[in-house]
Amino acid sequence: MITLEGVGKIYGPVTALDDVHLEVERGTIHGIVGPSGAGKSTLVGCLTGLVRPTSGRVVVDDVEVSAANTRARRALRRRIGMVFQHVNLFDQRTAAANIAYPLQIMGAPKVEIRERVDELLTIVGLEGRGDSYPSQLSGGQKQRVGIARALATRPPVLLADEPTSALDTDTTDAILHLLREVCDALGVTVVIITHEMSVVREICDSVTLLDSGRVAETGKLEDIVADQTSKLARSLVPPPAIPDDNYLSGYTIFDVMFTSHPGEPTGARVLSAVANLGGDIAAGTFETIGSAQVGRLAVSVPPNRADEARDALWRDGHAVQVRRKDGVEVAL
Ligand SMILES: Nc1ncnc2c1ncn2[C@@H]1O[C@H](COP(=O)(O)OP(=O)(O)OP(=O)(O)O)[C@@H](O)[C@H]1O
Repeated sequence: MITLEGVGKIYGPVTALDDVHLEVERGTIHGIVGPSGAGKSTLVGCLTGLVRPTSGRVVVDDVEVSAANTRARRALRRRIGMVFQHVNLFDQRTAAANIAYPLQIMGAPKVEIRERVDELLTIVGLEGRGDSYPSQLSGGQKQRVGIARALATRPPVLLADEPTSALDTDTTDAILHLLREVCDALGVTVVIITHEMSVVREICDSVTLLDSGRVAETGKLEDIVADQTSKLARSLVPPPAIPDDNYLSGYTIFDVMFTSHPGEPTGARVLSAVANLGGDIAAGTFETIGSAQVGRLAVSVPPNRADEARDALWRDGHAVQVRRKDGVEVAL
C-alpha cells in the first residue's frame, strides 16, 4: 500500500532522509518513531507529496507520489486523511459542519453529505453530538471529530501525527481503540507518528525507528520483539521496576528479555537456568505483543555464579544485560 525505495531528502547541508526503504501493508497500522530531528515529519511530507524527495521513489495506493505533477499530488492528498495532535477545528462550526467541510469542498450533494456525516458520527462514537460546537467538546471528543473529518472522503490512508500526545491516559486508550477499529472495520491503512512507545505497543502491527534520517530498525512488531539484538524491542517493553530490597549485596542482576509462543516454555527455561544456580526473580513483566508473549525478567544471581548464569542464558539464546541499582543497564 505504501512503499518507499531509497528515499533521500537534502535541505542545504542537512540530510533529513537518507536511503529510506519502507513497506506498509494495506489495512495495517504502522508506527514511525524516532528522536526529534530524525526525519519523521519529512517522511510524512514525502507521503503526502508536500515534500519532494531529492532521490528515490514514494508510492502510495498505486500512485507514484514522487513523480506526480502538482495536480496529481493535490488529488492524492484527498486520498490521505490527516489527524494531528492539535485538531484545529473551526470554532464557529458545529461538529457535524466540521466533518462535512471536506465533502463540501469536493462539491458533494447536500443529502449525501448529511448521510455521510451521520454515519461518521456513529463510527467515531459521537452520535447525537453533531450539533455541539468545539468549545462544548472535550479534548478526546474533538479528536474524534478530527478523525471523522479525516475519514469523510473515504481515504484509503490515514496519517496520524502524534494523535494522542495532548490527551490523558484514558482518552488516549479510547482514541487508539478507535483508530484500531477504523483500520479493521474500514480497511484503512494507518500511519502513526509518535514518540510514545506505549502507542506502538498498543495498536501498531509494524514499526519503523528513524535515526538521523536513516531507518535504524523496521518490521512487524512480533519480529522486532523476538530479535534479541533489537534496541527498539527494549524500549517497546520497558524493564520492570526492581524493589530496592531485591538488590542483594554481592548478587548480580541480569536483565533477560524473551518471547514465547504457546507450547514453547521459554520463560520456564530462563527460570530453571537461574534456579539451578541458586538465583531468583527480582522483578518481571509480561506483555502480549501481536501473537508473541514478551517477558522481561530481572534475575538475581548469587555471588560467584554470575559467569555461569550468563553462559547458561547465552547458550539458551538470550541477550543478557546487567542491571545496576541506579537503573543503568550494562551490555555484556
Ligand atoms: N524546510 C526545512 N529546511 C531546512 N531543514 C529542514 C527543513 N525541514 C526539516 N529540516 C531538517 O531536517 C531534519 C529532520 O527534520 P524533521 O522535522 O523531519 O524531524 P522530526 O523527526 O519530525 O523532528 P520532530 O520530532 O522534532 O518534529 C532536521 O535536522 C531539521 O532541522
